[in-house]
Amino acid sequence: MNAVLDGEFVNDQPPPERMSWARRFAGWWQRSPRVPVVLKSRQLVVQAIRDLVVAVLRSPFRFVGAVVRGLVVVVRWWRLWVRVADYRAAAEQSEKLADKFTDIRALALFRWRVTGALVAVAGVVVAVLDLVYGHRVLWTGGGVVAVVLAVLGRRKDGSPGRTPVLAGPRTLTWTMDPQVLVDAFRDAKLIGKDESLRLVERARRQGDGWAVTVDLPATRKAADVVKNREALASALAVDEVQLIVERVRGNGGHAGRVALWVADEDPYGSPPLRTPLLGVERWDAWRPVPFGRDARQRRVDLPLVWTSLLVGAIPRQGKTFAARLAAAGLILDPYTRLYVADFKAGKDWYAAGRVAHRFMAGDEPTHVLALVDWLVELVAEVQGRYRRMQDLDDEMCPESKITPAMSRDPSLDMPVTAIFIDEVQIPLEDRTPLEVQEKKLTAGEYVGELLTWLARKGPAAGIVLVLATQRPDSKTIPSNLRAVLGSRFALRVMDWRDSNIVLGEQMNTRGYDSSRLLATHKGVGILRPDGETTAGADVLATTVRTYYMPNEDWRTICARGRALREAEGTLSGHAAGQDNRPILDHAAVARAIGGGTVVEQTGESELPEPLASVVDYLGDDLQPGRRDFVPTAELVAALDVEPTAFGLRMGEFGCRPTRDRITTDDGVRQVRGYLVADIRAALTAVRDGTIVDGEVIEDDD
Ligand SMILES: Nc1ncnc2c1ncn2[C@@H]1O[C@H](COP(=O)(O)OP(=O)(O)OP(=O)(O)O)[C@@H](O)[C@H]1O
Repeated sequence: MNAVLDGEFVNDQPPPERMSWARRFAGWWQRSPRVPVVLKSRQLVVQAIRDLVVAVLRSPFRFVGAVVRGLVVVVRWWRLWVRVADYRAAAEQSEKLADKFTDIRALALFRWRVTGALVAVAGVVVAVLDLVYGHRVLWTGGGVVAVVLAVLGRRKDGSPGRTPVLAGPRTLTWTMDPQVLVDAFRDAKLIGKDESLRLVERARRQGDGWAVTVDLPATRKAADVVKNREALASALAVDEVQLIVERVRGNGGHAGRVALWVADEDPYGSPPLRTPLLGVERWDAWRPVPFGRDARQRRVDLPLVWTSLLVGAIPRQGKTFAARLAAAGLILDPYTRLYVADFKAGKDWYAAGRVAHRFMAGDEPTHVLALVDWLVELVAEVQGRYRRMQDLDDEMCPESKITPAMSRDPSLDMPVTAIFIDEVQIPLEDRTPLEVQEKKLTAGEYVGELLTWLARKGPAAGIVLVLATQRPDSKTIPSNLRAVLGSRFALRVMDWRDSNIVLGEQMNTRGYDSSRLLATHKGVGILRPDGETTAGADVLATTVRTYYMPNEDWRTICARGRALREAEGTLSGHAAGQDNRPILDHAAVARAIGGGTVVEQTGESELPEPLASVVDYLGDDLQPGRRDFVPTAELVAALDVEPTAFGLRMGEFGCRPTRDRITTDDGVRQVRGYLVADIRAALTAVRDGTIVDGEVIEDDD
């Protein structure tokens, strides 16, 4: 039973002992608090050696400086002593200077005499010793005195001596002496008097400037340093455009770690760079588009698909240029469909007419009405896409979101579609009266509602909205539209309020205010990327100088985009010379966006869930005379919802399930479902405000 098995454990491969020992040692070395931080990375060791060499070379000068300071301190002490300063001050304070004057004078005379006697004695002693032992005495004595003076005159907190009023140029001294940096943080009130900084990485050259990373004392926040950048720039004696302060995030960072970079000179003063897109034959719209460089010359790319962009600035700061950069990336992808509405009516966008599916330039009411038609067409397109996505299998369409493969599949007809509207304030302020579904409103209001709906629902269906405005004020751009525009780019604006309107609430208090940018810095703005995209996860916002793309380069890119589309057979609409009027279904669109002014009444342009999804799903079947009954199972499967919760929510809107007969492949069956008339009634009730988010509002009278 109890078999004893004899055997030898054979291990062909000897354990990699040496390796694991070395690795363990390396791990211990990195983690051990006993190993000095400077010995933990090659970079830091090199930096430490460099610092050592600099310190050795500078030491003679520092020694002489310390001796001179020590001498000054000694002379100053002696003067105070010989003038009987303390006694005199006490007498002055008690207003008895006249009485004590003779005493003070006598004491002062006595101290002068003592001084004279000491000097004479010291002179004689030195002379005798010199005679007896030779000049060695002079050298040794001089050396000892110099060391004593140097110790006395060393630079240190609490050292005796006067605080210099004019400290000379502060710029860059901090790169040599971290204490200067600590003082600057204290002067800028970013740390307290008794607090200090911990140097994570010493100052080192990076690009055309100096970089340093510090840890703030516990409880101090890096976000506050970002916010008070200007005070720190003043303390370091540099212009604030030269000082870049960033929080270090992620694994290597924490809420109190700050990376500083100080440029040698104005980082935006050099000639602008041309867009790298000029050098590529084609681009993939799904890749972030090269947008510009930050002050440290690091590339800043802008993701466009699945988000939308608002560009705002006062005139002539580079809005159109920035929007065109975003367009350039999409133009070079032949699978992208473009709508371009240029309300500036200049020549800036002209070349886009050769690639755009729809294009117009003008600022008349007819152009605004044409834009309304485009937007209505796009809303219907988005609805159609969502409906078609429901029929796709999970492999092709894993969530209700367009994927790169879907956008390039011609059979699905869901290309990434971007709409660029320059000077969007013109259509938004247009007062041409319109009647949409028996509701009267202005064209501007309707454009606002359509854009809001598109910015909210469009990105996931592959619609990219890029809006540029000269007037980023709250009246022009409705707040619910702003709220749903994912990425923002603010070039120079008039004041912090306008900056906040583009970048978002409170951004000025977090240190991002585009009204502080300089007028001469054309094309420089603050980019706040969409937090939903990976590019926006790390930083809240960055100051970017956009690439410079003059008309000539723009034309080249548009011509290249056209050639690519011709080769792929994707040139369509305006660019292909087709008279392609939008196919409009105003009723469906008005239903989708909540029917004109109803939006104003309920304060939002969406129906509450699950009613909205049900209405979306039913589409035209909701019209009287189409479908009478919809089975619960069909809705649950199509909307992918939990049946019990769905039934409860529908009940709150007054829709109770009933039984009805339906014809299936297996014959006629009786199933539970909802009467479409009930859903229609619920819809009317919500729109009339008698039901708000599932709660019945009782009328008082
Ligand atoms: N990245 C850049 N680098 C240097 N100069 C730039 C840059 N971007 C734009 N500019 C310059 O700024 C000027 C204004 O640009 P743009 O026409 O885009 O301004 P805008 O804000 O659209 O003006 P408007 O409000 O009048 O339409 C251009 O003539 C261009 O030379």
